[in-house]
Amino acid sequence: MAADQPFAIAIEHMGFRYPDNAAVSFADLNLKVEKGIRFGLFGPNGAGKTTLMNLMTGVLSVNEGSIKLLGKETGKQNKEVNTLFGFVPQDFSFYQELSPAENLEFFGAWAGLTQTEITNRTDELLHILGLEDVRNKPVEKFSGGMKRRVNLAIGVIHNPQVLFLDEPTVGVDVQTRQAIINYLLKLNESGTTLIYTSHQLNEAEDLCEQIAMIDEGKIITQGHIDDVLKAHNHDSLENLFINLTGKAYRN
Ligand SMILES: Nc1ncnc2c1ncn2[C@@H]1O[C@H](COP(=O)(O)OP(=O)(O)OP(=O)(O)O)[C@@H](O)[C@H]1O
Repeated sequence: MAADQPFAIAIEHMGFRYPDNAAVSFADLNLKVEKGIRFGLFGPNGAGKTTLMNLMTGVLSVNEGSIKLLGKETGKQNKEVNTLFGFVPQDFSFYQELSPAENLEFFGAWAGLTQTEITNRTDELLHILGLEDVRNKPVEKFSGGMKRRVNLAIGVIHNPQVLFLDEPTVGVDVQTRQAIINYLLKLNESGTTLIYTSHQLNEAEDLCEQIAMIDEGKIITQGHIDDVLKAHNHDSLENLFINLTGKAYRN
């Protein structure tokens, strides 16, 4: 990466606490994600992955330090920053009573696309994600896999430069999983930075180039996936994960 290019994400000396819950907090956290890479964030249940994603996307605001997305500070109601990234949250973000086409129309307009751009992008995404036949049916009647694909389409309607994905394949069948992963790889080839969390560590090995593992609000290892595995003398992310975070249940 050229020296003058901003990082996709630069977290510096970040501190965050929920006012009513001390179970997870971040203190003096530093993390940089280069532009154009496929980055994975992993950790046990309750480690703070979703919290960190919500901080990176400005859903939550930091208490100390800063988070910059492509050089611009997040956490402000700043439309300029908000249209640079897409967010595919773990919980479905669409309107259940609307169809995929209506949802894409709504979220495309929110992102500032013109009517022609929305129409073209809707046709393209519904085709790529196998939703053409149900484009006008209410989403509430869809299977879990179809809802995941609608959730993804909404996150990328505006061709974001950075795409956050919080467990984008949870609860889907093998067909949908492969279609989603292949689509994400294509997006990345065309320049989109991917920042992804999942508990599917086999899938993560196919998708991610660089990773960070977090536990109890701290980064416990990070780097290129091959380097991290080599440094810890493991041949799979799953073994490394158990080795670093232990076998005890997490809540
Ligand atoms: N809005 C909130 N207010 C207070 N506490 C919260 C809130 N959201 C999450 N937490 C708490 O923060 C901790 C971390 O949760 P978070 O969802 O970030 O973890 P996670 O690593 O994404 O877990 P999982 O793998 O289960 O999705 C948990 O103890 C959770 O109960």
